[in-house]
Amino acid sequence: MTVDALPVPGPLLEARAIDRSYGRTPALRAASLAVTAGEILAIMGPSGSGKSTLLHCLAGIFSPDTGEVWFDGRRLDTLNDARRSELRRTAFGFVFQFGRLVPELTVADNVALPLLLGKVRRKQAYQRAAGWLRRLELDELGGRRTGELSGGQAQRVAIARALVTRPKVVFADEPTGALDSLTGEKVMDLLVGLARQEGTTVILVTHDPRVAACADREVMVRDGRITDPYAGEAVR
Ligand SMILES: Nc1ncnc2c1ncn2[C@@H]1O[C@H](COP(=O)(O)OP(=O)(O)OP(=O)(O)O)[C@@H](O)[C@H]1O
Repeated sequence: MTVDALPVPGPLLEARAIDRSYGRTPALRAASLAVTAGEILAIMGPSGSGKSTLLHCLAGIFSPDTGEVWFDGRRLDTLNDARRSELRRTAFGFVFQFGRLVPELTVADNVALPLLLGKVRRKQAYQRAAGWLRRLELDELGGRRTGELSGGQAQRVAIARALVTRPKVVFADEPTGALDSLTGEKVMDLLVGLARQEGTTVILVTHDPRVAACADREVMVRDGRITDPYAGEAVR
């Protein structure tokens, strides 16, 4: 093979001119964004500007009304619901503002759950979950119900649950929004440190410039359009 014939690595995840409205309220207008593998990207912008809608479209939770979403060389937005859920379960991990753990289950159960849903055998799922709990310094808490955790502990469990399947992309929507600043900083250090060790791409929605500073790159969403945070111009 000559050097000319080598494939050029493209973006891992890309939104191409996506529009999305809720009834008559436009949330995204021709928003375009390309994220490379291993990149840690912060999406910033005022309240109601379209950040969460963008994250949901990139993660295949919502489909845009027009435009395209590509993941790993495949069109994501036109996959049927079953294939999109399968992709989300195998290739993506999620960390939300309030953890969204299952409160009746233990910490270890919550972390093992994505593996069990992926048909990993029980013993192996719990071994892998235990490994992640150690990495997040949560091994003492494996038997505790998640409804009994502090906010910072719950977010560490959410990070373990997001990474346990070794996803290609972790989507984090205000992961430190419910935490005090010191705890938030620790949670971000853990998320970013582990993502870098694993080569995981992270797409992070945040209001907090200190959280965004942990990322490799920032984009700004204003009125449903993605702009360069410094130049204030639409990114193409
Ligand atoms: N379920 C919904 N029904 C109707 N309108 C919605 C819905 N969700 C979002 N919107 C509207 O779409 C626009 C973008 O909302 P979105 O939640 O994406 O913004 P955001 O930047 O994430 O906001 P915030 O920072 O406050 O969470 C806003 O005008 C919002 O009011």
